Amino acid sequence: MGDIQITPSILNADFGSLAAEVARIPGADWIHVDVMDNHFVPNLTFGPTMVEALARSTDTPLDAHLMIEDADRNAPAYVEAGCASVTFHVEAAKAPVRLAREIRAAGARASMALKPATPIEPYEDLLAELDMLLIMTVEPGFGGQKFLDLCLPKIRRARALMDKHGVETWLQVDGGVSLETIERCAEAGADVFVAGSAVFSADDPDVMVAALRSRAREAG
Ligand SMILES: O=C(CO)[C@@H](O)[C@H](O)COP(=O)(O)O
Ligand SMILES: [Co+2]
Repeated sequence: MGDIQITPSILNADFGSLAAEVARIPGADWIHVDVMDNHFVPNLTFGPTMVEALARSTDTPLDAHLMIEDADRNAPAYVEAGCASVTFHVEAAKAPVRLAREIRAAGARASMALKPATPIEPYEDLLAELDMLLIMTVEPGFGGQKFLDLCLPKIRRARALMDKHGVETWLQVDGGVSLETIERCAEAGADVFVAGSAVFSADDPDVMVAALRSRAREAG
């Protein structure tokens, strides 16, 4: 298991001042950018041009979470846009192994996401191809949703499979992560935590990043 990392999602930030919003969280390890196409999920955000502008505005690496159809064709554009980590959904990829290799070959960390109802077991042998596995803890599409406790056993099983295969793959959770729920995720074996509304609704988002990090460290 790697050290605890906190990756605030900008989904609930002010889209009119993204560079300024990102500057409020210098303590973040990554900036999580939720790309939505209104097909894979019923919500629409932004595409590679906007992501590229954001990448130019910060030194913090970008962690793209692609909630888009036809990931095989569309994901490489986000490496070109400057994302240091690119996550595609397995439900949207026809050839996940080829895609993960393509992302790595282009110079970014390759990551694969699972929706709450998608099991980890069929993908056990893919773990070595991935730099990170994202287990969604809400149905993807919106920020501010309630954390789904039913995802905790899958986080535990994923951690056990990673230990069994001896891989260095990071285990990220995304959705409803807050001071109240982060301990449960860390105890289950997650080491990378996305938090959107918890961070951007705080009076001082950077203080919240630090608080989330210490709570996860205490529990992990
Ligand atoms: O990918 C998603 C939602 O689909 C997330 O990244 C959320 O944007 C996180 O927001 P909170 O649940 O933490 O408010
Ligand atoms: Co996300």
